[in-house]
Amino acid sequence: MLSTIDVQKFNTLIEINTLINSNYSDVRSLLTKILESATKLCEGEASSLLLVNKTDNKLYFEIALGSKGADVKKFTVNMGEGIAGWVAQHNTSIIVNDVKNDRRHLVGISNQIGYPSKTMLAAPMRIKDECIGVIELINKKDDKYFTQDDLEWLEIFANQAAMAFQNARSFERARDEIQLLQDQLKTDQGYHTLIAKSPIIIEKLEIIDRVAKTDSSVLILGESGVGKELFAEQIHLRSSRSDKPFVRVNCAALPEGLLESELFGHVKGAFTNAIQNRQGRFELADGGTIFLDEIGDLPMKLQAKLLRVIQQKTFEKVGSDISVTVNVRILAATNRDIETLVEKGEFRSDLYYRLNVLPIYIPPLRQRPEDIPELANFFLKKGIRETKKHFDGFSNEAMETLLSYAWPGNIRELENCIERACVIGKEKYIQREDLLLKNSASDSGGGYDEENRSLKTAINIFKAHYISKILEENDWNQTEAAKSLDIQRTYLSRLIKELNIFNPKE
Ligand SMILES: Nc1ncnc2c1ncn2[C@@H]1O[C@H](COP(=O)(O)OP(=O)(O)OP(=O)(O)O)[C@@H](O)[C@H]1O
Repeated sequence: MLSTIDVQKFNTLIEINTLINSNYSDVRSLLTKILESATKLCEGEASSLLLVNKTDNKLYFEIALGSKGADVKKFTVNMGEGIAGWVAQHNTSIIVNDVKNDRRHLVGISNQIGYPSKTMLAAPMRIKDECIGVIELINKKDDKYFTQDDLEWLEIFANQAAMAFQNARSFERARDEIQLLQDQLKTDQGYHTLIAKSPIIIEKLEIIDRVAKTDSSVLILGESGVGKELFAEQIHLRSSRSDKPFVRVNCAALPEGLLESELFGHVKGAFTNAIQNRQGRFELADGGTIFLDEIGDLPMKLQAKLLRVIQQKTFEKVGSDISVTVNVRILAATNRDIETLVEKGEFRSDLYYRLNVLPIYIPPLRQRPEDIPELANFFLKKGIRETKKHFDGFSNEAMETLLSYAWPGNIRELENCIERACVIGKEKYIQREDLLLKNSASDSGGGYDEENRSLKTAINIFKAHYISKILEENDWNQTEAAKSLDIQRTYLSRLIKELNIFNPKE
C-alpha cells in the first residue's frame, strides 16, 4: 500500500504534468514549481537548477531556492567542476552524504555565500539521453541523510523539468520565429511591430480600434519617442483603408516652400526647379491615410491650406489654380504643447479644433514600466539578428536598471540603448554596464546602486522624482511649480540644475 508521502509525491507529479501540458509559455515559473516540489518532497533545505550552455561548456544557475538563492545565482560552474559539474559531465545522479570530505565539492561557492553544504543530492536533466542541466538539493532537513528513494524521486522530477524545458523552448522558438517573420513582413510593407503589455497601452489600442472605424481626423499627442507614429500606423491598419496607402510626412523636416510642394504637389514651371508636374503626398495618399508628424511646426500658410483639405477635401497644387479633390484620412501628431501654441497665436485654433476631434495621448515610458521588459526583449531579438551574437536575455541587475531608469527619450532611447548593448555586450547575458546608463530612478540626482545606498542619494532621487512630477503637472512652468512646492522660484531653478532634472519637452 502507498504511504501518505507517496500519495503526496504522486499528486505533485500529476499536478506538474498538468502544468507542463497547459503552460508552455512561462517556463521559468514551471521550472521553479518543479524545483520547489522536489525540494519539499525530498526534504531539502535549499536547491538549484542549473542549465548547461554548450557554447562555453559552463553551467548557469537558472533557479536557486533557499536563504542564499540570490547569492548563488551570480556563480557559474565549469563542466566537470563541483558536484553539479560532475553530474553534468558523467550524466549520472549522485547522493553525497558527506560533502565536506568529497573531492568533487566546490568549496569556493559555499564559502563565498556562507552556506555550508553537508549533504547533497543531484540528478541530470536529460533530453534524448543528453544532459541539458542539473537539479541539486542541498542539506536534507534535520541533519538527516538523503536516501536512494529520494534520488529516484529526484530523477523523476529532473525528467519532468527536462521535458518542460524542451517543450517551452520549442514553443518559445516557434513564437519568436513567428514574431520575427511578422516583424519582417511589417517592415517590408513599411510598418512596425507595436509591442504592448501595460494595461494603459492595451486600453489605448482598444480606443484606437474604435477610432479606426471612423473617418475622423485624429491628433496623437505625447512626448518624443513614445511611439506616436506606430499608433498612427495602427489606426490605418485597423481601418477600412488598410489596403490603401499610408503616407508619412514630417512637417518639421522641410522649409515652407518645399513642404507645400511636398504635400500638395506642383505643376511644371511653378518655380525654378519645377521642370515637370509632380504629385504631392495628399494625392499619393488618395483613398488611404496621411500621417502629418510634428504638426505643431506646420507654417501658418499651410495650416490654412490644410484646413481647407479637411473641410472641403480640395486643394490646389503649387503654381496651379485647378482644384484637386482627394479622399484622405488625416492623422496628425505632435510632441509640442499645441494648446499653448494656439494661445500664442502660432497655431490656428480652427485647425486645432478640426484635428482635435479625437485626441489620443500616448503616455511616456516611465508611466508604463510593464512595457519595459517586453520592449527590451523585442529590441534584444532585433539586436541578436543584427549582430549575430547569442544573448539569452538580461542579467537581473541589467533588468533592474532598465526598470528604474526614467527614459526621458522614451522608447527611442530604450531601443538605442539595447542596440548599443548588443554591440558592446558579451554573450550570453546583457549586463548592467553594457547599457551605459546611470542606474538612477529619474536620470537625475546620481545613481543608486550597491555602492551608493546613502540616505542622501535616496532623498535626492525622491526629490528629483517629486519635483519632476510637480513640474509636469504645471506644464514645466517653474513659477507655478514653485508655488505648488511652496519654495522660491530661484531655489527650484537651482534644484533643477543640481538634480539634473530634464524637461522632456525641450
Ligand atoms: N510600442 C512599441 N513597440 C515597438 N517599438 C516601438 C514602440 N513604440 C515606439 N517604438 C519604436 O521607438 C521609436 C520611436 O517611435 P516613434 O517614431 O513612433 O515615436 P514618436 O512618438 O513618433 O516620436 P517623435 O515625436 O520624436 O516623432 C521607433 O523606432 C519605434 O519603432
